[in-house]
Amino acid sequence: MAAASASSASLLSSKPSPSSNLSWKNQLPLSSAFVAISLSRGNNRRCSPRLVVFAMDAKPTVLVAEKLGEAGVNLLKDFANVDCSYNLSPEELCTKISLCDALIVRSGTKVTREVFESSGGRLKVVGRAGVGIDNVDLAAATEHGCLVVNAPTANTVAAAEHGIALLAAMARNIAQADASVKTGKWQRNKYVGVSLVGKTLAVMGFGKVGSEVARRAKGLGMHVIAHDPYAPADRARAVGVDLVSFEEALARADFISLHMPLTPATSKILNDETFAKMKKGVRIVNVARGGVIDEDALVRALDAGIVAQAALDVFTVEPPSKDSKLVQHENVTVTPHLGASTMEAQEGVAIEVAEAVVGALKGELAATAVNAPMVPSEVLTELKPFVELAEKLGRLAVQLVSGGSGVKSVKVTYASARAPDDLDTRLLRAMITKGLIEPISSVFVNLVNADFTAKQRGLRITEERILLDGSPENPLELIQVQIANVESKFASAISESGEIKVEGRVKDGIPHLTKVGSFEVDVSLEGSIILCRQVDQPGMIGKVGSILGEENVNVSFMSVGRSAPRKHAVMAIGVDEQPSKESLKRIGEIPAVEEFVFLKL
Ligand SMILES: NC(=O)c1ccc[n+]([C@@H]2O[C@H](COP(=O)([O-])OP(=O)(O)OC[C@H]3O[C@@H](n4cnc5c(N)ncnc54)[C@H](O)[C@@H]3O)[C@@H](O)[C@H]2O)c1
Ligand SMILES: O=C(O)[C@H](O)COP(=O)(O)O
Repeated sequence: MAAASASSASLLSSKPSPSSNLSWKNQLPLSSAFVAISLSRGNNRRCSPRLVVFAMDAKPTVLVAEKLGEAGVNLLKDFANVDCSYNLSPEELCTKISLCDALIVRSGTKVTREVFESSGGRLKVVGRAGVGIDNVDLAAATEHGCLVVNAPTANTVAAAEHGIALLAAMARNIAQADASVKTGKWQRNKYVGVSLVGKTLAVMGFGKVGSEVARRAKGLGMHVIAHDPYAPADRARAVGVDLVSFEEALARADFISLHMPLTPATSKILNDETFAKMKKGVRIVNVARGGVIDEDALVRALDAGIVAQAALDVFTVEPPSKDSKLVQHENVTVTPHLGASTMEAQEGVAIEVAEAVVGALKGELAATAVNAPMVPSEVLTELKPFVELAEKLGRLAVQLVSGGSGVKSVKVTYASARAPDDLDTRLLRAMITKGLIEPISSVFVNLVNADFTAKQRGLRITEERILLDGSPENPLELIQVQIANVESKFASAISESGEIKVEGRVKDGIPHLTKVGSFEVDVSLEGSIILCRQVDQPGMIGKVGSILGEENVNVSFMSVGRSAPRKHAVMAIGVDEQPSKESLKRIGEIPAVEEFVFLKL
C-alpha cells in the first residue's frame, strides 16, 4: 500500500458545471471551433467514452509574436487563424491577447501575469518555440488554467554546437583577431591563444545541451567533468564524464561551460564568491541564460585576471546596453543569443511547438507540457473511463455536504490489482478536484490548475493506493472519495467512520456508483441521481417509479442496497431528466421514505 498527498481549500459559492471532459474546451469562447477529447457517450447508453468533435463556428486564433519557422506557421494555418505580429510592445501584446486562443513566442517576449490577466480567460495555451521558459510567468499561467508547452529537443544540437564554437573561438581569439585584421592590423603576437586538448572542462548542468557539449569536448581531447545535482551518474558515465560537486567543478576547471536553466537556485550562481574559488585564468562560456552570472562580478573577475576570458551568447537583459562594460571588455566574445539560430533548429522548433499548440487546442494532453502532467496516450486511453468516474464521484460527494467545517479534507482511495506504485494519479486527482470544486464555485478547474486551485482554497486531498483482488488488465478496480469533518444532507452517506463516502467502479466502460456511506448500490453515473433511504418493504420501487413516470422523467437505472431485509435500504435511481420540485416533494412524502436527495452529475 502506498500513500501520496496533494493539496486543497474551503469551498464557497455555487456554479454547476455540466461538462465532463479532459480538454480546455470549457474555456473557449463560443466563436471558436476545435476538437476536444470528451468523455460524453453519445446516444448509445452502453458505448464507451470516445473522441467527440466540437464543431463551432470559427477557427481558434494563434498569435505568433516572434519569427517562427515557415513549416510551423503552415502547420498552424491548417488549423487556426494565424496572426504573425512581431515586435509588439507589452501594451500591444496585452491588447491583442484577449482575441487569441494561443500565443507562440521565443525568448524575446515576456509573457507576464498581465498578459494572462488581459486575456480574459481566452488564452488556453502558450507555446515557447525553444527550451527556456524563464520568459513565461508559469505561476500566472497555471493560475489562469493556461497550458504552457515548449519545444525542448529541436535546438539542443544547435545550442551545443554554438557552445563549442564559442569555446574554440574564445581560446583562439577569433573574434578579436578578425576585428583587428579588418581594421588593417596584423597582430600575430597579440592573439596567441590557448589549446583545448588536455584541458579540464566543467560542464555545469548535464542536461540535453550540457551532455552534447561534453560529448563534443571529449572529441576535442578535453578532460570533461560535470556538475548537476539532478543528473543520473550512469548517464554521465556513459559519456565518460565524472559528476562532481559544485565546489570541485569550480576548483578544477580550466574552462567552465554553463548549461543549467535560470531558476531562483541558479540565479547569479557565478558571483564574486564563486569566482574567487576558481583557478586563476579560467575561461567561461555561457549559452544558457545571462542571469546565471552576476555580470558586474564577472567584469571584476576579468579585470582581476581571475577569469582570463568569457564567451557569452546570453545576457541578463537582452539586448544588453551598448556601453555595457561586459560586452565591451576586450577579453569577452559575444553573440546576440544565437544558440538556437540555425536553419535546421528553427524549422525543428517551429514544427515541435506548432504540433504541441495544435494538439493542446484540440484538447489533447501535450507531451511537452511544462505546467501539466504529461500523460502518454496509451495510459490516457486506459484511464479514460476512470477519469470520468473520478470527476463524477467528486461532484456527487461535494453535493452531499450540508455543513460542518467546510470541504477541507478529502481522502481518495484507488484500489487496483496492479502494483499500486504503477498508477500515476495526477490526472484522476485533477478530475476529482474539478468535480469537488466546480459545483460549488465559479472557478474553472482543469488539469493545469487543479492542484493550484485546490491549494488556494485550502482543500487538502490525500491519496491512498491499495492492492485489491481483481484483474490486472484493469488499471483500477474502484475509486473511493471521502470528505471528512462535514455534515451531510443525506445522513446515510456518512460512513461508520464519520466521513461522507462514495465509491465507484467502471463496468463495461461506464462509470457506476457502487457505494454510498455503508450501503452498496449500483447505478450508472449518467444523467442525475436520486438517493433515497427508506424502510425496506415491498412496493417502494413502484411508488417512486410511478411518481417519476407521471412527469415523464425517464429512469435509466435503479438499485437498492439494504442493511438487512425489512430494515433500512438505500435506493439509487438514475434519471435522464430533472424531476420537478413537486415530484421530489411527493417522493419525500412517501411514508416509508426517511430521507432523499437529488444530485446532478
Ligand atoms: N543560447 C541559446 O540559444 C540556448 C539554446 C538552447 C538552450 N538554451 C538554454 O540552455 C540551458 C539548458 O538547456 P537544456 O535543453 O539542456 O535543458 P535541460 O533541462 O535538458 O538541462 C538542464 C540541466 O540543468 C540541470 N540543473 C538544474 N539546476 C542545476 C544546478 N543548480 N546546478 C547544475 N545543474 C542544474 C538540470 O538537472 C538539467 O539536467 C537552458 O537554460 C536553456 O534555456 C539556450
Ligand atoms: O531556450 C532556448 O531555447 C534558447 O535560448 C533559444 O531561444 P530563442 O528561441 O529566443 O532563440
